[in-house]
Amino acid sequence: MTHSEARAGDHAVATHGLSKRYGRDSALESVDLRVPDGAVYVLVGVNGAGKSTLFKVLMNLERPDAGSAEVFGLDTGRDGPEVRAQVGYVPERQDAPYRSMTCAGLLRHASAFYPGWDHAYADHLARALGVRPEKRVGGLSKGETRRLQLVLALAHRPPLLLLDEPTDGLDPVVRRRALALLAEHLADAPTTVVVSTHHIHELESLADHVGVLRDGRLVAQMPREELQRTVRSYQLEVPDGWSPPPELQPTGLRRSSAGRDVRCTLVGDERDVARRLAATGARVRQASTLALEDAALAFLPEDPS
Ligand SMILES: Nc1ncnc2c1ncn2[C@@H]1O[C@H](COP(=O)(O)OP(=O)(O)OP(=O)(O)O)[C@@H](O)[C@H]1O
Repeated sequence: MTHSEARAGDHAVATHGLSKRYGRDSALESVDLRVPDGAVYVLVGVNGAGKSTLFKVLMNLERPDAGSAEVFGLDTGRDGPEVRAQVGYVPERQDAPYRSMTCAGLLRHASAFYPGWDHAYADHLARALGVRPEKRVGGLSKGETRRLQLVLALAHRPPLLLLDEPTDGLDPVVRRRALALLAEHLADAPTTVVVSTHHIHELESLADHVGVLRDGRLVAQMPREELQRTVRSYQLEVPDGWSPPPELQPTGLRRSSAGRDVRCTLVGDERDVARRLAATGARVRQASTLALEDAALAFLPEDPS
């Protein structure tokens, strides 16, 4: 089945009630991911939220305990090889197969598996990312391994990229270059991307959808404009002893020394928020848009314990 024949609906990736447990701990809990075709979907979550587990299930490297996952309409459990053929995957951790191969040898080896492998593009990426062809894979540093993984993921121009913390371990120079290469890649070829990161600001210019995982649950999932409309920074004038209504999920609360001026991030439709605040005696002086990272942080726990 081809990629275009296989896709169902407008979603390149969809999961249905996906759950995964490790012993008594739940890594994913009834996750219904929806990644629109052609989206750059940023997956956000604190350490241990379940991001890597989700990628592994999509790559059929882990079996879910309940639910299912589809990539371009293919079942990731049943059609694993067909799915993998259409995916460029950068795993969070590098397992160590092919350690004795050189980087050039591994790229040659990988090219045989992908009909769409573009040798000239692979050379371009390897040069741009400073991959040294003669170096043995087993002797690469964490950042060098990441560079090689990026070449492996992009060089066959797959319709789907699954990037699990793709800039983790890269030095600042290569990090910036890798993001520029990714932007070029997306401009050249229609590609859906699911990318997890702890550096959300790096994807400010690329992201168009955001999903937030918290303790294995997808607690928010929406287009970027909706996120930035729904989560806003408020400047308020409040009465003495005021505290925000908890249903507005207040975060980043700061008070002036006199206590009457408050800044905080609140979740909800702006008019509804203003109405609820008015009921507590607070007056909105200003509401403003947040950067992507600050907006996404509204759904993460402020206390890491
Ligand atoms: N192979 C495993 N065996 C046991 N527990 C696991 C295993 N893999 C993941 N977990 C647990 O599942 C939960 C989710 O882990 P996962 O690696 O998916 O989180 P993450 O969001 O990618 O975290 P990070 O941001 O730190 O990379 C964690 O509590 C983790 O300890």
